[in-house]
Amino acid sequence: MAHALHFSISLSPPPPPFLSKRLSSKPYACSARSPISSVHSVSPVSENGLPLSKAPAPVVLQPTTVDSGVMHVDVAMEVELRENGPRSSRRTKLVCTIGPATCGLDELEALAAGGMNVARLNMCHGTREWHRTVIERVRWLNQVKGFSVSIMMDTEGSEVHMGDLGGLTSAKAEDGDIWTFSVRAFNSHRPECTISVNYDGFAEDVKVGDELLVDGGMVRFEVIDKIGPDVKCRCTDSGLLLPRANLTFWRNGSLVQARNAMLPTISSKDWLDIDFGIAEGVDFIAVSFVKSAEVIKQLKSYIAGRSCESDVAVIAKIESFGSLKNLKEIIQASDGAMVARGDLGAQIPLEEVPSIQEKIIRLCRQLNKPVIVASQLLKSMIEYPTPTRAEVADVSEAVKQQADGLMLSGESAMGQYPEKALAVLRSVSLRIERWWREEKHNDNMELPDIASTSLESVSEEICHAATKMGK
Ligand SMILES: Nc1ncnc2c1ncn2[C@@H]1O[C@H](COP(=O)(O)OP(=O)(O)OP(=O)(O)O)[C@@H](O)[C@H]1O
Ligand SMILES: CC(=O)C(=O)O
Repeated sequence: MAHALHFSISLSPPPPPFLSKRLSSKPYACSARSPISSVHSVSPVSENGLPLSKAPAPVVLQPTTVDSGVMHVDVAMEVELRENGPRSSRRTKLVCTIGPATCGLDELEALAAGGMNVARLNMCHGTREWHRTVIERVRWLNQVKGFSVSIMMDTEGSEVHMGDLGGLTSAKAEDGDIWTFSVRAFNSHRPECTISVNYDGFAEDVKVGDELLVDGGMVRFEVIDKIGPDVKCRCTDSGLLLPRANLTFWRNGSLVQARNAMLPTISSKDWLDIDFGIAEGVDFIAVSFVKSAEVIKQLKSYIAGRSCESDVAVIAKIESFGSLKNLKEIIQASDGAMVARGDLGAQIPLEEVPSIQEKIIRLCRQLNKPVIVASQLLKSMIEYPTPTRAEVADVSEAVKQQADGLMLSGESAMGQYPEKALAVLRSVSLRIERWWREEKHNDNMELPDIASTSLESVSEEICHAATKMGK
């Protein structure tokens, strides 16, 4: 039985946040044979200063019965269903990181209309107040405009990263430039070519001669001197330094597992962010730098303890050595996984990232867990309005591998063309899904048997047969 674990369209009211936590096997739960149905009833409420003038009159579309029930979809999906029909509607869900380029109500609405299923908030950036405002705006769009966009909160985790750039959105490091990475905090004046580092042990841990990689190698430095809390580095590969970009350092070709690799996966700041996320009713918490299944179990029981009503799903970000060592247990314990290629590519040789991506997606499909492919899918679109051919091929490959979700990072958070980048993800997903249906519909996947009694085996065989007939 082929299992492509995409998120299902809800078949029961009320319309839930999208990227539903319910899973379905391919073909998707949207297997309606009757005409497109949609229901959304909304009221023009406005909260916390959100413009009432933007609120439309309540919309109540007539429900259409789909077999035994009523299929609820949001306005964006309704348009897609009208365009493509139920069998050809997009299955691949689209996740957009929200940042300065997209935090305004109009920009969020444009993304929602363009097919954003999940808004991701990276707690590494911005204040909780900033994140709360974005959450309120998304909720407003859902309630008033009939969208169904979920919220994913992404924890900062115990990674070494740079501080802010004193208000700058980026800084260029040129070959040969000398920069200072310092564990000193700069409250007001940051000396030129100086960057703060969040990890107190940084200056002690690095050695002269180490290679320092910013953002997984987008900019490279060589450590040339250490003076107290300051580490002097010469730029060896020029590039743009972005605020709070992550830092890894390598010695004799191997990643140095800094002392902070021993720190808990969920830091005290992360726990406060998690409390904030639960209180705000986020739909997903993505946990950075997961090393073991234990931390996922701990978080899940914490969430359950905080509120028995809460159904926040926990997504394990696979982005470190530790997560690869315990991959199966981590995925089993989680509600889904993210192939976080940005940090992963800084921890393992780059050429290994594609095969690891494929392995993670396959494992998630076998274990019936949704999986998101993240980072650098359309990186050039941060600056340019069209993607490179290679980027389109990369997105296509992720859809072919049957990832459930694709994620934009800087492209939507701080890029110049967030809506265009989303449109590319959407059109490529649709095209490749069509190709999949036309060309590869007999692709079967070995799944572990789950039946333990002969009666269950009979049920399993019936499911297999039904899936084959449905294809
Ligand atoms: N809330 C925010 N406020 C300001 N800038 C942001 C915000 N979110 C993202 N950004 C900008 O967008 C860029 C990409 O964001 P994103 O969160 O995807 O990547 P990241 O910072 O490399 O972290 P991660 O490794 O967790 O993905 C960041 O480097 C930052 O410049
Ligand atoms: C998304 C993320 O955290 C990464 O790719 O590293």
